[in-house]
Amino acid sequence: MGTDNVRIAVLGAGSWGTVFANVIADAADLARDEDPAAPAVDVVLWGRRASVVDTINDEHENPDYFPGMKLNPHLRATTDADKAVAEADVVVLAVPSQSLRDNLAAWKPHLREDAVVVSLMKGVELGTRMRVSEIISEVLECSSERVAVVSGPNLAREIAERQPATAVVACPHEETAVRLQKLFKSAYFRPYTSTDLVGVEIGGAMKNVIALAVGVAEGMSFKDNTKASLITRGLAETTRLAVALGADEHTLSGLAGMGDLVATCSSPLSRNRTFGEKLGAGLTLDEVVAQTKQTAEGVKSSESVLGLGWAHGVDMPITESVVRMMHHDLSPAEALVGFMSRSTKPERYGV
Ligand SMILES: NC(=O)c1ccc[n+]([C@@H]2O[C@H](COP(=O)([O-])OP(=O)(O)OC[C@H]3O[C@@H](n4cnc5c(N)ncnc54)[C@H](O)[C@@H]3O)[C@@H](O)[C@H]2O)c1
Ligand SMILES: O=P(O)(O)OC[C@H](O)CO
Repeated sequence: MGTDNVRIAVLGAGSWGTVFANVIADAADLARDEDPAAPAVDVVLWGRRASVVDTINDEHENPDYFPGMKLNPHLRATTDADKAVAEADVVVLAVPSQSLRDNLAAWKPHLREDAVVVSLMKGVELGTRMRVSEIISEVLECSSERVAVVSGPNLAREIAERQPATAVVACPHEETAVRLQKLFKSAYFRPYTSTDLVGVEIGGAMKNVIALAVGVAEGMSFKDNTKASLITRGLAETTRLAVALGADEHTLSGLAGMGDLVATCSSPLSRNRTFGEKLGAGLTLDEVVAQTKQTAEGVKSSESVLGLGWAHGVDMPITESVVRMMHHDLSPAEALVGFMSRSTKPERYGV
């Protein structure tokens, strides 16, 4: 990435891809207003469906996700992923984590070798137990220095409404993180930088798992003591895992750790919390899956992060309960009994 004009492709016109592309377009307008000589930033959003792409281009709206909400008029959309990728200095990925590997393999032949690749995703791959940045490095055969992650308390609808929010842009190459921070900073979206990819990604994947548990508690009509306990012990569990994988402990008390955990576990907008809430209220797993149209990453990632915990000797009781509820028919009532009857221990233990 140089100082010339910058072309950015956002791949995935779902909830977060649409809103993040809009953030970048708003950020570009702000940069141009502040300095008319600043390099131009062009952002294009790839979506699978022509009808959605046409409506974004013609009416500046994504009616499937945010009907009636106006997007930046400079934001363009396309169904041609290969062209969008081929022209991009920065490629931003916003598809479900579990399908990313196949998507990337298809896009790889078109992707420029010097392009920076940014993940907006919050999941860990089933089977390989790889974080998203690891999948990107493996499939694209590139160093982690070219890969960045954006994460934080970022419920898409609130940011679509241009409510103030913050996030972390993490990249092992600090200069790249700072360049991306400038490209993504708008009047209402304030990114901080970090070099801790592991901590930021584990924070993002784990908060979805804990939000499932908090949602179950909500569905069972438990109130704030229960939810605060799950959030706090969930953060302890998240931090133990992240540190065991090499993260900086402080990252987990920051925006991509505690910040996102609190936002997701508190918000009825969260797909993961809502998924858990329905299960806790008595719907069967099949019924909840059938009602869930958008990506609830924690359902599949719970298995991957539990596997990571086992592989590194990390105790993850909340995650284990979530996995058993999501994949092994444990009822919420049984999960509660199992969780509360464990042996007692000091508040701080393990890694
Ligand atoms: N929505 C949010 O508030 C939010 C905020 C921060 C991060 N995230 C993360 O962003 C990622 C994407 O989430 P989202 O909210 O945009 O999900 P979404 O379900 O709203 O959208 C996913 C998009 O990917 C497309 N898609 C689905 N399967 C695909 C496949 N096999 N190949 C190609 N495209 C496919 C869908 O058509 C859709 O456009 C997730 O990892 C999520 O955790 C979401
Ligand atoms: O709707 P969720 O549960 O995927 O959460 C959305 C964002 O990740 C919150 O930061």
